[in-house]
Amino acid sequence: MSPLAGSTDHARRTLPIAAGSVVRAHVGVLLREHRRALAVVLAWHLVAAVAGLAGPWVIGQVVGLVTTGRAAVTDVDVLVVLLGAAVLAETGATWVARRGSFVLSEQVFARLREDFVGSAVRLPLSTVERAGTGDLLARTTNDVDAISYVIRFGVPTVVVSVTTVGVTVVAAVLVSPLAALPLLLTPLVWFLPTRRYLRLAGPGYLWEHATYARLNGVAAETVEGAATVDALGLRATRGERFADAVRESHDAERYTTGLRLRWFPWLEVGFFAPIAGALLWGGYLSWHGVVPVASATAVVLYVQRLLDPLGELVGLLDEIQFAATSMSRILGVGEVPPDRVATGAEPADDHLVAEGVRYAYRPGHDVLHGVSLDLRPGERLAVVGPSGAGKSTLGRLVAGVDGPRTGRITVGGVPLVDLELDTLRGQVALVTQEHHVFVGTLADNLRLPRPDAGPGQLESALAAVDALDWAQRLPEGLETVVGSGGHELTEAQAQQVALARLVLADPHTLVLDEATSLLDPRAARHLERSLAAVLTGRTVVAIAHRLHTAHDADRVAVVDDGRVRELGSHDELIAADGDYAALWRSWRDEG
Ligand SMILES: Nc1ncnc2c1ncn2[C@@H]1O[C@H](COP(=O)(O)OP(=O)(O)OP(=O)(O)O)[C@@H](O)[C@H]1O
Repeated sequence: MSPLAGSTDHARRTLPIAAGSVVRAHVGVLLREHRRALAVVLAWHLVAAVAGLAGPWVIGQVVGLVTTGRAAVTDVDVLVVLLGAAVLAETGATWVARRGSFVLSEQVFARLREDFVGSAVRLPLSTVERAGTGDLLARTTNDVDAISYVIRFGVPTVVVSVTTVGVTVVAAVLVSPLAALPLLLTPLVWFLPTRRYLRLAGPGYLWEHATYARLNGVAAETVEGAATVDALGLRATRGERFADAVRESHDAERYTTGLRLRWFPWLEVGFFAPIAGALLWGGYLSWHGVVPVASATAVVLYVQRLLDPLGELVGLLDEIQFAATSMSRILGVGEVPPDRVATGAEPADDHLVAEGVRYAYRPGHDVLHGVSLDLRPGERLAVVGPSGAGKSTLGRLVAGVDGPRTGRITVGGVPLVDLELDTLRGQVALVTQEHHVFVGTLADNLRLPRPDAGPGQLESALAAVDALDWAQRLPEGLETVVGSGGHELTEAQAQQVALARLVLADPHTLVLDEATSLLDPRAARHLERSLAAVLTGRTVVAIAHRLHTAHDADRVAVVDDGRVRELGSHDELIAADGDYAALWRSWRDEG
């Protein structure tokens, strides 16, 4: 398999990658947005470059005077003073220009980063889950770093170098077009190898980036699941996977390094050929009296002055190529289509209805085959069924985490996917065991669903879940910094914070997935009381994996193979003597 075929296959499995034209258009927009600052910076660099040209010209004049034997001390003095003034002007203008470039770069980078963070947090959850964390992590770290380097150091250098090269070439040609002819050697030598390199380097770097994403994914997954890896003795398998990811990364880096190794020698030739040429050609011309010695000297010095800026430009070409692929990966994040578009419609009431819902994780493989459910406000509905029947999937759809492929799930007549996320979370929430405590004060953590909640509301939410006591006893009460590096909350406390957040969000419907819910047998007894307090007065859809919870519900839905097979109260289903009755009897007999 060719390395590049691997890259496209990988790219398809992960987040999108923006096309080159999109990257160019975006760079264009960024440049246009900052065009005024860019013009000022360019003007200062121009001043610095022009001031820098005085040196070779003055030296050329001195050489000319000396070789013709017409050198008067005063003439040389004037030239030296001129040289000093030029150096001072060049230094001052360079300082102002570089400072301006850095400020501009920081502004451009800040804008880019804000856009990226905006796109990343808007990503549909299902997309993040499908792509895995590795890819997003790689884009947030490696790719942002690559771009940051180019914007912070590359762009200022490119501006300086391009101005210096442009002005120096013009000066050399003005001094003597004939003596400046060897300058053509550089583009002649560079053209073909550079074109080939740029053609292959783009896909090569994309591949390299994709391998970093894979490496990050494997590493993150292994670290996150370290306990499982240890418990199931998966060290060898994980090690093998890691080695495989490292091997692919190594192959990709070898490939791109090979491209550079074949390109660099031509660059070197392109650097030194015009200097040697200008020296020989200039010597020949002045020897035969075609061009004055002063001009030939100045041209050689100008050509030699090109060495540094050209070297920097070429070095950056590689970094820019690398950053351009990073940019297409970063802009790609913004190309993920939203999984919901808010129409601004407001639900008329709290009535949740699913009609003919189908859903597929993979195209062509529906796991729900036309599910309809009419939730009675305030009821407790238990969803039961064998493993893999589609219960959790249905739960995610009813909570609006994912949108149905066909059919609709509405609240108060409005499809869940037509609601703003903030509005949706005030209607229905999925209760999972994920109770991440963010770094910040306890109050900040509680305010996540309701940023405007006052201290009184925070306290009553804590009181509702029986957590006010311990919260007030924290060193600084609700203003205590919690989360990683702050005050350590116990598992049960963290779960209560999650419950208090639910109280603040105040959704009328809760979807409780027992497999992942707070009803953890290890959780303390009072946690169940906290949960019960949150459930009171709300519509609850409980994905029940234990039949006794189903028994307590107002109605039970039996889901099998992605369809609702039976629906009714416990007593009705027992009387109907169907699947549920059979399940119940076998469970009771076992019990
Ligand atoms: N993220 C996913 N990607 C692909 N397929 C999935 C994904 N999650 C679930 N499935 C598949 O969808 C089907 C329904 O799964 P779901 O988890 O909804 O069933 P369930 O009834 O909740 O099972 P359990 O009781 O074991 O949790 C299964 O065939 C499962 O393999």
